[in-house]
Amino acid sequence: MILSGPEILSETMAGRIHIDDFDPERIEPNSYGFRLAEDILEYEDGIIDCFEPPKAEHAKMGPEGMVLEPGRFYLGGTMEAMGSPHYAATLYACRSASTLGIWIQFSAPLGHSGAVFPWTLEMKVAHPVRVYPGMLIGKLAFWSMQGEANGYVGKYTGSRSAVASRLSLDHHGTD
Ligand SMILES: O=c1ccn([C@H]2C[C@H](O)[C@@H](COP(=O)(O)OP(=O)(O)OP(=O)(O)O)O2)c(=O)[nH]1
Repeated sequence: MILSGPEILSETMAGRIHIDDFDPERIEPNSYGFRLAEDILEYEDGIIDCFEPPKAEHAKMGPEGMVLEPGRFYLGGTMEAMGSPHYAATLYACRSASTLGIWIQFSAPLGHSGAVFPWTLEMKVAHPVRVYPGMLIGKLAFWSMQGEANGYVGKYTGSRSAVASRLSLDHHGTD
């Protein structure tokens, strides 16, 4: 079952959901609204080899924001570290950003229980759009689980901001 806003609030207060930093004002009926962090990654042009670590350029947005261009693919991050050992989570754009032609998620919406860190966003835009650090951009929903989960320990454990794909670790075992 999806958690209601009041349940997200009480579970956060009880320390069973981690949202840092947490603002009760951003509790929504069935989700928590998160903000775009200042870091934007973009893969270098050329062929990406899934078995090799990808090369990415890193930009830090200032208060003036950054214009995202259509036809490019960006990785953004959430300002908040979010997750829970007790709940699974799913990530969505907020309608207001989505209806401006900003996509923040395509095919990896699931957050495992135990994954607690800033989320990485898969970003594309339909037309040039200026985005700003700190703007509300999406929402995270929490789901109760049937059965016990071991909890996520994986390639992204300990992330502190947006991170490029670590798929190559499955092949090489190291970065
Ligand atoms: O768009 C997303 C989707 C998920 N996550 C977080 C939450 C999730 O629990 C974690 C790992 O995701 P996933 O399990 O899909 O990654 P993987 O590529 O399968 O790596 P691993 O082998 O570490 O599970 O990353 C994001 O930051 N952004």
